[in-house]
Amino acid sequence: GSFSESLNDKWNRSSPFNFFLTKAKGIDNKYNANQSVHIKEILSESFGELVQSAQFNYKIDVDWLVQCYPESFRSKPLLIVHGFKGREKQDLESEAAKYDHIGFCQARLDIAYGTHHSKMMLLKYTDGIRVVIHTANLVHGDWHQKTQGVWISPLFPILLGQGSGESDTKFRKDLIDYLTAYNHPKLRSWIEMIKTHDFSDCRVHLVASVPGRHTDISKDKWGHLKLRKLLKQVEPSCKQWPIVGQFSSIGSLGAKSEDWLCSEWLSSLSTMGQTLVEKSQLRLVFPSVDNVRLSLEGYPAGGSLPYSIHTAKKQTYLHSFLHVWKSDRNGRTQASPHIKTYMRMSPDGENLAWFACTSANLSKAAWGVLEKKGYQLMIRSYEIGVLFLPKSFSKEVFKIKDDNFLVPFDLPPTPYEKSDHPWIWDIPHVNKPDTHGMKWCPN
Ligand SMILES: CC(C)c1cccc2c(O)c(C(=O)O)cnc12
Repeated sequence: GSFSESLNDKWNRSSPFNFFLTKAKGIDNKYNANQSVHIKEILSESFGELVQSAQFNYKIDVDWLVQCYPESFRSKPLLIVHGFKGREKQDLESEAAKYDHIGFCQARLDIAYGTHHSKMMLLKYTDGIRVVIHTANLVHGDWHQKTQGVWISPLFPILLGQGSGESDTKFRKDLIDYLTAYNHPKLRSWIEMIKTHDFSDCRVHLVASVPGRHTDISKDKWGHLKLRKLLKQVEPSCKQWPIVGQFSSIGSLGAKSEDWLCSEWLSSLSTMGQTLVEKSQLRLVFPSVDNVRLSLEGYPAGGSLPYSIHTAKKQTYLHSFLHVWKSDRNGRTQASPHIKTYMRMSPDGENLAWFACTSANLSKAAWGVLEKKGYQLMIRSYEIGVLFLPKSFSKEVFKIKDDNFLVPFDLPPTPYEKSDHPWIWDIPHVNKPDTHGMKWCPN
């Protein structure tokens, strides 16, 4: 139907970046047109004749997910890749018992506090494979009134003999390495399938994390050291440009900014080879209490922004780096962010030296922390994201306006007012009512 044809047109118009935001109910519909997608569009019949799919995620509502597929695709094999154990794993599997086309792959989480955060769709069609890397859980609320990021790959055709099937960005090899790291029999068939397809049109780099204590040649395959390795390709002319990090949760980063944030982590993101950057050049975007209170969802949006008082109290230095969520350019100031993006922007906010969208929040668990005097990078969680480097698009920088590069929020970001405080999900917020006249009283 015309509904789904429009996604093919939309995808063509979004080239070469193919980066989208999720549709948000309740904003002016002009902002839900181009460069906005819904999960039902991605899975629709005329976006590809589905043979089988794999859904990698954290929160999964099985019944809701099944009805996101068109009726005719609800018998095509669906592999759900998750990180649950014990009772949560049982609950997930019993929720799916009535669907005989659904199988499960439990990702190993051998390091405490790790989670399977990665959000990816592998879509096998009759004529090729498509990869979707995004930031939304497979639950209704994540696709309803939030700001989420979605990268939709080209249709990678079956390799017909000539050519390596690899892109300049080595995306296929990196994706195979990521899937191999699960070391799970149910992903072996997907790995073999990917090897028979032509990924040469892929223009993004893969930035992923897998749990482990990575050393030697594996040390810069994952997390912030992979990003550091890739950013050595960035134009040195951007060395004074600020780094912007935007996320929906914050981990325990240490008692001082020099413990990890402004040393190890910022060194990776400000890499151009050797230059480091002043911490004044680091701008962090995380919703304030009023951003949550005045959002379309109201305080319940804060249920997806799990920054705890226990953690916040230990790192009040962070609050001087914080900027509000403001996205007037996309009509999404009230669509609470669950997207995570990282970028290097020109001081005027008009150009980007690079841009990444990933499942990774601002945490050591996601990006990794160096241990044993830098001998190993310890990562707790699975994460996956895409990096856009100008050189992969034959450019020196991304000119946001001229290149029509979709940036999820307004640049330069707006600093917190004195009266602003970061959203904290496990304390009461009762001074002012939210958009629905409600207050927030967590138990
Ligand atoms: C602290 C945990 C349980 C949590 C709370 C609220 C939202 C969360 C979320 O959105 C993710 C995710 O998207 O991967 C992961 N953990 C989330």
